[in-house]
Amino acid sequence: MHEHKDLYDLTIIGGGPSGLFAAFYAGMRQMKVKVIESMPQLGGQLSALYPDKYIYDVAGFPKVKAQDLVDQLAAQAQQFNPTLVLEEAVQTLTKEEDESFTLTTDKQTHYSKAVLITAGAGAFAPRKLQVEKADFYEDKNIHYFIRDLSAFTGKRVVVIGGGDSAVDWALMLEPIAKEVTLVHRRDAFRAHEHSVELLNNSTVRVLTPYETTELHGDEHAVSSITFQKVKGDEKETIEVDDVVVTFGFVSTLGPIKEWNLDILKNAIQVNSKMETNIPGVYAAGDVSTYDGKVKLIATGFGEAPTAVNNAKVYIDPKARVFPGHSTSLF
Ligand SMILES: Cc1cc2nc3c(=O)[nH]c(=O)nc-3n(C[C@H](O)[C@H](O)[C@H](O)COP(=O)(O)OP(=O)(O)OC[C@H]3O[C@@H](n4cnc5c(N)ncnc54)[C@H](O)[C@@H]3O)c2cc1C
Repeated sequence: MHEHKDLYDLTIIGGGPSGLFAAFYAGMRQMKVKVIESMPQLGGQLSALYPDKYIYDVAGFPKVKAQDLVDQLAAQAQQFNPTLVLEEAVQTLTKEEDESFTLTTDKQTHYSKAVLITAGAGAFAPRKLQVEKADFYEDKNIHYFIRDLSAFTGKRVVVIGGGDSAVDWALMLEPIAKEVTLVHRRDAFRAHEHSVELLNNSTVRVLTPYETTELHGDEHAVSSITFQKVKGDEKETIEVDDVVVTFGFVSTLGPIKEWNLDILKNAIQVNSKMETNIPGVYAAGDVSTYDGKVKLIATGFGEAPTAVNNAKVYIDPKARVFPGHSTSLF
């Protein structure tokens, strides 16, 4: 294998709980680790789908809020400073003649001696606004994530959506934006009762049940949006500086199915070492399958060290699979 500075020992595809615990474990085994995650945040399903829910079946925690578990996993992994690459979805995985792997994302190329796929149900992406020109304005003033609230200071913001994120963002924007309008296609919001109560007592203007029909603007930005009443003819056009769309997230295995891996029912087949059919490529967590597989956070936490310890021996045949106990490693 040609050593060069960008060649990692282990590249982990997916920053959910399995990928994060694998990153910690590989760091503990002194591997040079990179994690690539398609979302702007770590945490997989826990952060994308149920950050505020309590989980009751993770060993050692009588109950733990999903986002708190993610924060602890990230802190545990960060002790070994893995390289974290966010907002990149791995599109191709190729084994080179020298046995190393080349991974391409929508943005750049990565190099690794071994690869661990902890991709869950596939790369998460925000569900998009389905109206004409929405794609065009995506890099301009339509936002699917909010990274910096202060960017909305003094702006007229329209938030579209009806779940917890929509209500939470509307409430967080209210004190800093010039005006906030929350538009939802149903009358009721699917959000915590307490948040809805705060919304009702806020200055956020609520427009329901309305859906987006037209975006107006020039080549730089959306300047106004027309909404139409659901099952009605009433229309309303609202002037905007920024649009925040919160329709939740969708995931798809997508490109992973093209990597010549043995796939069974939307999951990658592995053996008891978590090896896939391609030597040097491992899979763990929800994305992996074998006879008797149970898709739980707890099982991913067991599969991750098995995969990492075997990957360690793959890249360094003199290493041992069993590293000893962490109690005697620090
Ligand atoms: C509502 C809900 C409640 C749940 N409650 C529980 C519970 O109480 N207990 C329990 O044990 N389990 C629970 N689960 C299941 C649990 O969340 C999953 O088992 C767990 O998230 C699997 O972790 P993972 O790391 O394997 O995959 P995921 O959490 O799915 O993470 C995979 C990550 O990989 C990323 N990714 C995928 N493909 C690519 C790519 N090509 N490039 C870059 N990144 C990529 C994705 O964006 C994602 O962030 C629940 C699930 C849901 C939806």
